[in-house]
Amino acid sequence: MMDKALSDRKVKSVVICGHNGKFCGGADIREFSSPLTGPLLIPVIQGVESAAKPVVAAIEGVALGGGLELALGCHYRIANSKARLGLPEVHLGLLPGAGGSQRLPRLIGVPAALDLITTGRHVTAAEALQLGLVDRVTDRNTVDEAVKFALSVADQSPQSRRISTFPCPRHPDLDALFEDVMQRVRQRARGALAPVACVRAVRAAATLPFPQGMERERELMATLFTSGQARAQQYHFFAQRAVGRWSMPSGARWDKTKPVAVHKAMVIGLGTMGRGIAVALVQAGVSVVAMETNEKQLTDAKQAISSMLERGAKRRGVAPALDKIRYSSDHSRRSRSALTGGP
Ligand SMILES: C/C=C(\C)C(=O)SCCNC(=O)CCNC(=O)[C@H](O)C(C)(C)COP(=O)(O)OP(=O)(O)OC[C@H]1O[C@@H](n2cnc3c(N)ncnc32)[C@H](O)[C@@H]1OP(=O)(O)O
Repeated sequence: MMDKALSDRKVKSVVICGHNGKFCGGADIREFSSPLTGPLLIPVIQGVESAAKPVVAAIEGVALGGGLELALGCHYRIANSKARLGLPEVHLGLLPGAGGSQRLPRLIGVPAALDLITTGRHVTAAEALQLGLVDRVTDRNTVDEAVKFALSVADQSPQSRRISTFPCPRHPDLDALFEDVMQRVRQRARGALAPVACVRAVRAAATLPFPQGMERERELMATLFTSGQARAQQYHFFAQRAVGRWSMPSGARWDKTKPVAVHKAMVIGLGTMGRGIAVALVQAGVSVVAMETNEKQLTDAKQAISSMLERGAKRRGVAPALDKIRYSSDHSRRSRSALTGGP
């Protein structure tokens, strides 16, 4: 379709829009675990960007991940006021690997691009306009507005609108900026690979010509794509949604059930998980009986749990709720707690 529009001499400009009020939510995450089919995104976006006639993205609903990368390949972006835009790949253990890490900093500057790409946060159309990510925001029918706009620029060359040809906006001290951001990102990432790779990819955009930046983006993406972390985060994406649909055989669902307040709980087994569960419950204000039949494990657990509670309380500037937990090694003396469980 796109090839036809671009090669048809009668067509002077093109509008790309989505379906059912959504521009594009990005790639199908389920496809990442099987061999990819269909056209590859990078050449598709390059084809759009290098078109000799203006291409306008009409963004309604969402433009996320590969969807926003496609919009960045267009020469103009018109967004509906209710639209949300973002590059959430970092939450899937990935980076925006279809040129997003290279085009976004060229369009909105390095600090703003680092923020969006390393946090994966969605922005509203209003913020996108402020950042320079979109050219116009409309409350009206977005496709109609985009068509009107495309007709108004039909006789203009899109040459100056190709983001890949933009120099990355200059920053007074790039080294200091990247050092600071990398330190903060590493701290927040706690071992996650993707946020760190995102910073490296943006650094490539800021320091290398576009083709070399794309090559660096490809290398970084290759290490993430097959990583266990990426697979786990993609599993988490679907698991989160599956939990929302979870129900008991009786048909009871968590979201349709009246919550019962839990004041007392018993945790059986004080290994690593049991200790964590006990601490989380105490910190939530629940009185806990922590049971462990192995005396050595019990002694170690008491010490570990007390210091976890003390550290947590110190962080939050409150007194540690050490009196909320009792220990027992007698399995036969299970109390009638509202909640009983063990790892
Ligand atoms: C390389 C990588 C590239 C090029 C990428 O593009 S990676 C993908 C980047 N995009 C995303 O991460 C977007 C993920 N999706 C969302 O944030 C949201 O689903 C949404 C904002 C698009 C819509 O939100 P909402 O209306 O609340 O609906 P749900 O979140 O409940 O989703 C509805 C069902 O659609 C499934 N879904 C959503 N996005 C994807 C996706 N990218 N791939 C596959 N499936 C997707 C989601 O799982 C829901 O289905 P069920 O799980 O309920 O069956």
